[in-house]
Amino acid sequence: MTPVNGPDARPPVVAIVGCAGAYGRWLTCFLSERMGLQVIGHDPALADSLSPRTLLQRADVVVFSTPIRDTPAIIESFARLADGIEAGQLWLDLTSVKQAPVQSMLGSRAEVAGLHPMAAPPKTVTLKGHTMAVCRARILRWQAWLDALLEELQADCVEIDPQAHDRAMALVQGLVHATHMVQAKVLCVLAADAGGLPGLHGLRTTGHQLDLAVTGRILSGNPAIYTGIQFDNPHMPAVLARLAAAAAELRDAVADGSSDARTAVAERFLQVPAAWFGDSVLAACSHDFERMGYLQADLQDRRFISVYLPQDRPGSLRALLDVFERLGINLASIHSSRTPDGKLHFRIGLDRLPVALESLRAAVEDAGIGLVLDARDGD
Ligand SMILES: NC(=O)c1ccc[n+]([C@@H]2O[C@H](COP(=O)([O-])OP(=O)(O)OC[C@H]3O[C@@H](n4cnc5c(N)ncnc54)[C@H](O)[C@@H]3O)[C@@H](O)[C@H]2O)c1
Ligand SMILES: O=C(O)C(=O)C[C@]1(C(=O)O)C=C[C@@H](O)C=C1
Repeated sequence: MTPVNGPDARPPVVAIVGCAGAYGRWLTCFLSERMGLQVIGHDPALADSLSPRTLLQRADVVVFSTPIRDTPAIIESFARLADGIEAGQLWLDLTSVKQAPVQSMLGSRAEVAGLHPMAAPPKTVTLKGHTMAVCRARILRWQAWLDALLEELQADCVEIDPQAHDRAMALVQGLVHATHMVQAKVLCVLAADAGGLPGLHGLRTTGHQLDLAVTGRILSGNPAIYTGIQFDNPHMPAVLARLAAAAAELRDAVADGSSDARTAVAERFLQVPAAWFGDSVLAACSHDFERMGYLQADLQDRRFISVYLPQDRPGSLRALLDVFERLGINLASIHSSRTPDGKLHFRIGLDRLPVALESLRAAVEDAGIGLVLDARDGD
């Protein structure tokens, strides 16, 4: 694409501080390949990256994509080093908390916006389908370019001030992460005597499987992010105090064991919150839960074929389905999904096969429309 000009009527040079990190690498790729911009970077993890001074001299836009805990101090050190040459630049950050980093950026003379993509760097080219918080703290000449960047990122952007962001994210992220980190700690103490994770999986519920997915995702992520969100969001101490108090109240009521305690738990933990959620939200949540259950059941099905359709064109799915019709194969389910490395495919659950699995695989590939990524005929 033709790069979008900045306020100086030329495409800006974008510098990424933390360019070797997960988001730094994703953003480098996005800005250079998708937006056609020149991207430079600094990261102590890279022996040959530019020095902070050189980077500040060459950059029009600086993006801080550094560990949550260190970001305010890193921004302040860049502001001290810049010593005025940043006037006219645009400074952005991607930190999962917004108050402290935005405050530190406002200590410079640059124009400032805080961003927070609400997802790990995706395996897709843009942030389409994800939310992103946008804190326009001091935007003047860079308004049009920033708008173009956000449009190209394709996220669902929510304009918010840093304080409101952190207050909300203490519940959206902090509370969710805290409860699942607690689940992880409890599971690893108590699950061994209950058959371990495989034993629990054998007795799974939809809720257990959903929660395990969240817990496992957190445990497989970067600990600096999950500790940063607990320790560096100023609203977390109050949230954790409420969480601990509610858990203690439930524990004490169950230990009490009386009918009165049972009634009190039903009222305080279920009926009062249910009234607060409201009927329409509860109905939507229940429906979501049931759909996740159907999805889990379909994905659990061990008779399936996963097909990648390289030609992203109208009609290729119909051509693929023709093969099944020709072979007299009934489909149990069909889902568009992505492999762990991000490849888009259709996962097709199958009723009992009237032909050998290998014949189906060959027929799909011979039709020249799809590549079989995986195929199973039961366990
Ligand atoms: N990964 C996610 O899920 C995610 C999602 C949304 C927002 N974020 C935010 O993006 C930021 C980066 O996260 P990440 O996942 O890329 O982390 P990361 O740990 O993969 O990357 C951070 C990078 O910063 C570098 N760094 C450390 N000190 C530095 C310094 N003084 N100067 C320059 N670079 C330095 C590190 O070497 C590392 O390469 C964080 O603030 C995080 O909150 C991350
Ligand atoms: O792993 C994911 O995809 C995430 O959503 C990561 C997650 C989260 O768990 O809230 C973690 C930190 C970021 O600030 C945004 C999102």
